[in-house]
This record gives sequence, structure tokens and C-alpha cells, in this order.
Amino acid sequence: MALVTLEHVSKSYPASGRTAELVTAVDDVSLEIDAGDVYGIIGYSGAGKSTLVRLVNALEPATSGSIRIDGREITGLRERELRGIRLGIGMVFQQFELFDAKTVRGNVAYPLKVAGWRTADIRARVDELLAFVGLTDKAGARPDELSGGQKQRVGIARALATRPRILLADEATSALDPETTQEVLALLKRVNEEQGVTIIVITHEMDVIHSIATKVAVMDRGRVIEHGDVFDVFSSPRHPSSQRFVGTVIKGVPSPAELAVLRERHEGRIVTCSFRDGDASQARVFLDLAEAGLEFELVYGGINDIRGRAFGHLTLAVRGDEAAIDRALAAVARHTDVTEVR
Ligand SMILES: Nc1ncnc2c1ncn2[C@@H]1O[C@H](COP(=O)(O)OP(=O)(O)OP(=O)(O)O)[C@@H](O)[C@H]1O
Repeated sequence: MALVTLEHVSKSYPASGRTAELVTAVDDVSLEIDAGDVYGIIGYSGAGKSTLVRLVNALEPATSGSIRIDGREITGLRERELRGIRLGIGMVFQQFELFDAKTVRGNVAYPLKVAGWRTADIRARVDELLAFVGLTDKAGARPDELSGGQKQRVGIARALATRPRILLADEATSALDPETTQEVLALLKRVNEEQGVTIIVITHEMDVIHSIATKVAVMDRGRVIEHGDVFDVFSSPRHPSSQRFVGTVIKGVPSPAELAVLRERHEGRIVTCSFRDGDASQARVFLDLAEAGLEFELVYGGINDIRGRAFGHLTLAVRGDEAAIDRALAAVARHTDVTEVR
């Protein structure tokens, strides 16, 4: 049984102004997140990612649909019951949201005090958490004495305090530099692997997805337009909108501006071929073009690595007889994804 199940979930808000119009932030989303997943939710700004997470965290009620956490329906629950559900879900934020006036120890202890833990138990749990995130020596420091990465480690320790089964991370590394991002991602990975916590990460950063996510859902205008195994979704996105989004975050696919430059510099028809780990098709592409008597030039490319599996894109400028190019591209398309950029 899935740990989090969403069925036909929608959330609308009144649009600003005096109209009776509604903004549909989440539109008919159905999704299953299994225990142990690190589930990435990606998409352009305004796609509805944060709203979706607020619904899962029971911070706001859905307008319609069903949300089940560990088999329990949360839509329609009363505030008191929702508080119990929220204790089982930790939350980490982009801007850390620490209490500036409290020490590191005070920040991590806070949710335990709210939950009514005994003082001695709080002390022992906080010690354990600070050791886990590597901040034992900073227990007495205040947040303004910490680096961004250290602040986020405090945020993670605080989110884990009540032993939640689910951790929601909303752009948790977006305010950090690349090196610190890797450090925080490594910690999140340990949270998942060593503590068995299921993690839902909202992000627009490819690094986050390919370092830790096992599954991914792409959101666009409130809808989940594609979801599945990270490697499958990123190496061959099916939906045009996820192709566009994925194209902006992976290596090897030229942006529209880069394409304009390629067109100026290179004569011929511009085509992009996609390859996946284990494909035997790379040599075949070149053979098909050469056997058709065509001239071609590699003009752009890149390889991506997702948890040890590689996929890549090569862009070529192909020159020669038009009909011969059509025939060769049809042959290439039989063993690899090829897109002509017009
Ligand atoms: N409380 C609200 N009242 C009215 N509209 C809202 C509210 N919250 C979100 N929206 C609208 O819902 C849509 C989705 O917003 P949301 O913040 O969930 O997107 P997002 O994908 O998380 O974007 P970002 O990456 O910028 O945070 C947007 O059009 C937003 O303006």
C-alpha cells in the first residue's frame, strides 16, 4: 500500500480582484508515493508544486479529491485530528525558518516541547539528532552564527525530531551554493536510507533530482503531466511540456538562443538524437547517415548521469540531398529518438 495516495485532488483559490473567478493551483492530481521513496516534484514556477505539498501536509484542505496518508483519509478531518497527522510529517524550507532567538538546541527541541515530551527525553533526542546532522559542537550557537548549510542541517534535525515517517522538502537547497547543496543532499539521502524516512522534494534543480530522487512527477499548470522512474522521465520525457522543462535542466539540449547561434554557424538541417545507457544505437546513427552519402557535423551535445546510469543528446547539422536526408532520418528514428529542430 502506498504511504501517500492522492486521487483526483484539486485546489482552487479565489482570483485576486473582485471577480468570481477561481485560480486552480492543483488540478485533478492522482499520485502514489511509496514508503522509502525519494519523490521529486518538479516544474516551472507557478506549476502548483508548493500548493500540492501544503495539501499533503494538511496545512490547507483540498477543494476536492481524496488524500490518504498511510491509508487514512485526511480530507474532512477536524483540526485536532490533523495535528496528529502533521506530527508524522516533517517539513524543511528554502529559507530555513529557524527561530533566531533560540539556540540550535532550542530550535531542535521546539517541536518536542509542543508535542509534550519530557525534559530528559527531549535532551536525549536532541543530542541524538545533533550528532546525526554533525552539529553537536554548535548546540549552544544561534542561527545567525551558522552558515547556510549548517542552518539547513538544523532545519532537518528539527523536522525529524518527532520521528516523522515523511519529510517534505520545499526547495530545501535553493538558497545554498553548489557545494553546500551536495552536503545537504547527502544528509537527506542518509535520512532516507538510515532512518527509513520517505522524502518528497520540491525543486527546480536538476542536481537534487539526479543525486537523490528515485521517482519524479512533472507538474504544469496544476496538473501532473508525467511521472515515474527518474531515469525514464529524464532520458525520454513523453509530454511536450515535460520535454521543454527537462530540456532546460539537463545537459546536451541546446536552448532556443543556442539553436539560433548553431543555425547561423552551420549549414544544413539540425537534428538532435537521444541515447540511453545500454543502447547499441550510437554507431548505427553515424552509419545510417554515412551510408546515405550525407555529410554531417556534431554541433552540440552532453551526457547526464542519473544515479549511475547515463543518457545523452547529440545535435548534428546534416547536409546533402533533401530526400536522402529524409530517408536517413527515418532509418535513424527506428533505433533512437531523433528530433529535427525546425
Ligand atoms: N493562497 C493562494 N491564493 C491565491 N492563489 C494562490 C495561492 N497559493 C498559490 N496560488 C496560485 O496557485 C498557482 C500555483 O502556485 P504554487 O506556489 O503552488 O506554484 P509552485 O509550482 O510552487 O511555484 P514556485 O516554484 O514559484 O513556488 C499560482 O498561480 C499561484 O499564484
